[in-house]
Amino acid sequence: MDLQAEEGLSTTSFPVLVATAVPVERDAVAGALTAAPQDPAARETPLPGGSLCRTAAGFDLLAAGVGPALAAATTAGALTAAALAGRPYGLVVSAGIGGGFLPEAPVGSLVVADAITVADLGAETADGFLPVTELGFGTVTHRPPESLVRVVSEATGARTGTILTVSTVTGTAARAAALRARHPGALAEGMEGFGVAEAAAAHGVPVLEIRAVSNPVGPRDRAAWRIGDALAALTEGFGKLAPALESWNTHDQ
Ligand SMILES: O=C(O)c1cccc(C(=O)CC[C@H]2O[C@@H](n3cnc4c(=O)[nH]cnc43)[C@H](O)[C@@H]2O)c1
Repeated sequence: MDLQAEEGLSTTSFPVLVATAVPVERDAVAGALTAAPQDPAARETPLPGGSLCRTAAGFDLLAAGVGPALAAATTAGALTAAALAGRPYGLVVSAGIGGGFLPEAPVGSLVVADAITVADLGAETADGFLPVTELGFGTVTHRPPESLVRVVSEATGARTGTILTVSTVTGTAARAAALRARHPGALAEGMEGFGVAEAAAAHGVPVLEIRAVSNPVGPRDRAAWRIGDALAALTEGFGKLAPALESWNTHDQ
């Protein structure tokens, strides 16, 4: 019996890279993927910008750093290292805690992205914000495979919508309203998804983003943060997501 079967773990038939921002998020994901509590540092491989932990379930966990630029750089490094080693990833998952737009995404809930959109990459004009695409450059949205989003949403109960990537955390009701006006499908915001998605796109690998809501998007209120609840929701969500990925691979890809 192999290690995975012996431990009763669900596995994927393709390697999956899960990029979180910080180690505590990575460990919350690891909690769902390992049969017994263990120190993730025990199987840690250093990479430029972060470190990679291998799990027996076929998921490699990367604490890729906070913010879109560092997350993109670290994720790209991990993707390149895997490709050069002849073990390219079949999927990249951006995962972590995030802000939720009320009332659709309350604290403790999960959101899976059908669109991963950078909200503040562009130019400010007298007539408002212009996304970088309207300046003639790049992209502002990456779309995860529809079938994968459906499978993950059904398995985890996560709401499906746009997850915005911001470089500046929203801290006022006015900014939250402006974001919702520009992105009516937005359910959550984080700081890494678009960076992770850019790295995945550069490697031609599909991407998924899932966030557990730790705080409402709106007026800054550190006392209202529920990081522990969000991390617990992330662990529970990954416990259901892992087997769902296997069914997506075999039936829907
Ligand atoms: O000091 C503050 O007011 C503040 C408010 C929200 C988040 C922060 C962070 O430093 C956390 C950044 C970290 O966590 C993710 N995250 C969590 N909540 C949000 C949010 O409302 N908006 C954007 N990002 C959020 C993010 O992905 C980072 O990894 C500080």
